[in-house]
Amino acid sequence: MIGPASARAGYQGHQRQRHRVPHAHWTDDSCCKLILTGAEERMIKSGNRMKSSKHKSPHTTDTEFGGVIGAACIIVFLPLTVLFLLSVCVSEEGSVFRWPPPLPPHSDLYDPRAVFIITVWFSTHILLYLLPVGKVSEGLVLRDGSRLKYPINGFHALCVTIVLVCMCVCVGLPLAHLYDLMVPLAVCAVGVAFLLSLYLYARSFWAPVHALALGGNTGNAVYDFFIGRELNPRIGLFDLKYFCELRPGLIGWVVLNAVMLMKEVELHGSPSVSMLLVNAFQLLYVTDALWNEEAVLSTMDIVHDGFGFMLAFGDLVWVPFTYGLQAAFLVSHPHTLTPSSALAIILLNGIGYYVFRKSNSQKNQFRRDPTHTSVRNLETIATATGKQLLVSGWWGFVRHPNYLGDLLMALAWSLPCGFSHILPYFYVLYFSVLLVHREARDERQCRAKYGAAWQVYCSRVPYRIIPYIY
Ligand SMILES: NC(=O)C1=CN([C@@H]2O[C@H](COP(=O)(O)OP(=O)(O)OC[C@H]3O[C@@H](n4cnc5c(N)ncnc54)[C@H](OP(=O)(O)O)[C@@H]3O)[C@@H](O)[C@H]2O)C=CC1
Ligand SMILES: CC(C)=CCC[C@@H](C)[C@H]1CC=C2C3=C(CC[C@@]21C)[C@@]1(C)CC[C@H](O)C(C)(C)[C@@H]1CC3
Repeated sequence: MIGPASARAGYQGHQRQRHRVPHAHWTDDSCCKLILTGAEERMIKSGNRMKSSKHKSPHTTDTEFGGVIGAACIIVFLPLTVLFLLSVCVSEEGSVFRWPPPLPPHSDLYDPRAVFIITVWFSTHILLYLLPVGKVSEGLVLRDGSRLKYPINGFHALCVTIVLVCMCVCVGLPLAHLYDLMVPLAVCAVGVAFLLSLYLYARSFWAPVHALALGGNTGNAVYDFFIGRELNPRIGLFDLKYFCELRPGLIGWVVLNAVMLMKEVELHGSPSVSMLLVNAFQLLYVTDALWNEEAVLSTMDIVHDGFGFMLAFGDLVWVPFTYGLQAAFLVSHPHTLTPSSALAIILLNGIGYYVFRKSNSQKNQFRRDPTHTSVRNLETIATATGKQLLVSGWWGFVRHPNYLGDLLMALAWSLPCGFSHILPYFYVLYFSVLLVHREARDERQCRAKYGAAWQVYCSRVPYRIIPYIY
């Protein structure tokens, strides 16, 4: 273990913060510059919970994603990007460079069947979320010292969904026809994301001060609507952000993949190896996320980010309608894999998954119980917050081994589509940008949280995601 003495002087401020807010995880948000009202300061000092909404909100002065202009552009252009990508995907040419782009006519954007399907889909998943099965877990400690409870039954929801889809196939429901409804389904999901974000923004003005995310209160309506003002909006015990993060969108993604597979069978008589690989890889990824559902409670999205348009749109539209573009692409652009290339792709996905799972599990285990036999012999750096940083094992290899594994998998999901088009590589390109940006956000937060100890860690583990490259 590297001694903390040399680093300590650098984070006196953090120590003071920790003393001021017993049991609270202020540090998670400390990268945001905060202006607290006198009332809040006094409440924090006395360790009281901030229960009343009468106090003024903490004011955010730092913005991300390009500030107001960036947020406005994302709100306008991302939904259009989804429609563009889907339209290109089903077009014969499949080229993102074709001009004018093959956009669908207005009349194809709306279909009442899509509204019906989306309503049934969300209702089913709300019911599955509310089912009293599985354990109940506590999230991290909030600013007011409390911890929220979350149902861990996402894996059950996935299993029930798979059974329901199989039953639909058995009774002869033409699920493959959903392929032709992709665009109206996406339009309808965009509508849900906008309505939900408006609701979230409006209700945040009734939320108590301690329930607001520290990064979402600039006072600019566009930016705050985009980034999200309230940290954990709930209707009773129903947690809206947690529900959206893992259920309707993530499970919807693999169900849409299965639809693509059925469409391919309808068109060509049997599924291709490429289609089977894309379906299997992505089902493994989603199953893993739901099997390890508890781990999502400590991600940046749940702990730090407010719930606004970014996550609502990301969870409900972006994930289900763009993460599975490879399968949609294969329906209209079949690609035959040689056995050796199929094996090489399976190997790549296997390596990626191994790195992703092992590194995430190692960190989760270490954070839950640093004395556990699987992690107690790892080298660590002490920090003034009381937490330690791993400096050997996966987290001594690069600073984000889990991102590296995720990226290898992303590549393995695109390769089954061959090299004729760029579209199936959209996910791996977008994902690289997302992870580089996410890494920078996390880096800022860790530097603020751990001060000099983080610098020591960075000098010990110089590469962020890819060894010797980045
Ligand atoms: N498919 C997709 O679209 C996306 C997938 N992901 C995946 O989600 C997973 C979670 O990612 P994300 O939430 O971004 O962040 P991470 O799981 O990488 O968590 C980062 C946090 O881990 C802790 N940490 C960092 N370094 C160390 C260390 N050396 N020792 C101990 N703890 C350390 C710090 O928190 P603390 O010290 O407070 O514990 C840090 O804030 C990843 O596998 C990622 O690939 C993420 C985004 C999108
Ligand atoms: C372009 C745009 C609006 C982006 C919003 C970002 C979101 C799409 C992603 C932010 C973090 C995510 C995570 C997952 C899915 C994508 C989003 C929502 C995740 C649920 C995927 C499965 C993983 O195993 C995970 C649970 C670790 C992961 C958590 C983060």
